[in-house]
Amino acid sequence: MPNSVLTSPPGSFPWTVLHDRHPALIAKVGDGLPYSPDRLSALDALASEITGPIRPLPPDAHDAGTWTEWSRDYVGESWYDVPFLFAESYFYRKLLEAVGYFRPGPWQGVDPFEPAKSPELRGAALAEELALLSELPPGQRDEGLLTASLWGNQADLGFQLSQTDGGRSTALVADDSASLWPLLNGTVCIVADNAGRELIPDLLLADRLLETGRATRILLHVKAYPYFTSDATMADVLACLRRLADDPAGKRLWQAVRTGALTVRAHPFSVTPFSYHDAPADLAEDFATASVTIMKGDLNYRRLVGDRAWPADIPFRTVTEYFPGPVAAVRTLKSDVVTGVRPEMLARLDATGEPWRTNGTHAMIQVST
Ligand SMILES: O=P(O)(O)OC[C@@]1(O)O[C@H](CO)[C@@H](O)[C@@H]1O
Repeated sequence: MPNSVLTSPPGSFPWTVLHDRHPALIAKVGDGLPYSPDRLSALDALASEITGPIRPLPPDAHDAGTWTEWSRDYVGESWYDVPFLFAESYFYRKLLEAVGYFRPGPWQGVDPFEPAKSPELRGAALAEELALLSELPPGQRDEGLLTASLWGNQADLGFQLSQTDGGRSTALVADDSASLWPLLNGTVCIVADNAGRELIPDLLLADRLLETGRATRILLHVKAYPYFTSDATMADVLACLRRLADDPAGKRLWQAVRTGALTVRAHPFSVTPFSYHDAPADLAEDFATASVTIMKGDLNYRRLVGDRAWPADIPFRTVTEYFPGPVAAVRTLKSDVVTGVRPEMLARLDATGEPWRTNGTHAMIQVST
């Protein structure tokens, strides 16, 4: 088993996330809402903390005990010398602490990422995309919606803090989509990633599967609370349904939630710093009973393969053998971890000299049955 991806060494992708993206995000969150002086000083304290050793959550935080256990090996260590998955997850938990998300009081339950999420739903880019999708001829709707769901993953607000290039490589780094379609029947589990411009096409794909009778039920997993900047929560699902309220698909989706054909879950495991190897029994049961689980996005990919430094050509099937049922990864590449890339493709991509693994311009659809 290769090592976990760490936040060291200097200049590595994880290091730049901590060094550049997290301070920028703290500043952006602080500017996004008129936070009170106590919240602003807590954000300043976090900005300073992330340059030194990791500190525990305040003892009166509602989940302090849980995090004490999870962070046992890391408290006192430098943020720049721990597993990347842990560092990011703990950073986001601490950001919510700073803005008072869990504290009884006026800021309780206020999503600090909402100021970035809402404009996306009202924006011209989404309106154009919806218009294009609505014009797809019936024979191209399935593929078109899967493609929209795949590239919707590029619209990740945290990622946009450090990238300017929104290009797309047309050839997928790996493409098992032909084996995905036959699996899309019965109960399909979709583990969502980002809100807004990613969640809208995910929901339209869910509607398509239900409307065509391919799927009888969609289990849509979202985050239990705001996480990784733009990750989808139940509030974001509702915002998308309201955005689609005048659209026939939106009306069907609204009804599907009411009948249970579209069931939304917000499992506490969704916001933990662990890979799906550690999924608790009830979550593993959802995965095991689905005809396929579609894991959306980069973070879910990292959690699926354990965020380890795998050789890029190790078969996806080998790495995901442990997974309780058929699984598909639908992801644009925004971190170093990849598996299942053919050696010729790998050589070609490496020869470009571009940071193809992390710059979000490449994508993959991988399936393991
Ligand atoms: O899961 P997503 O939204 O596709 O991507 C999450 C992400 O932006 O966050 C991490 C760095 O912060 C990387 O794994 C990835 O680039």
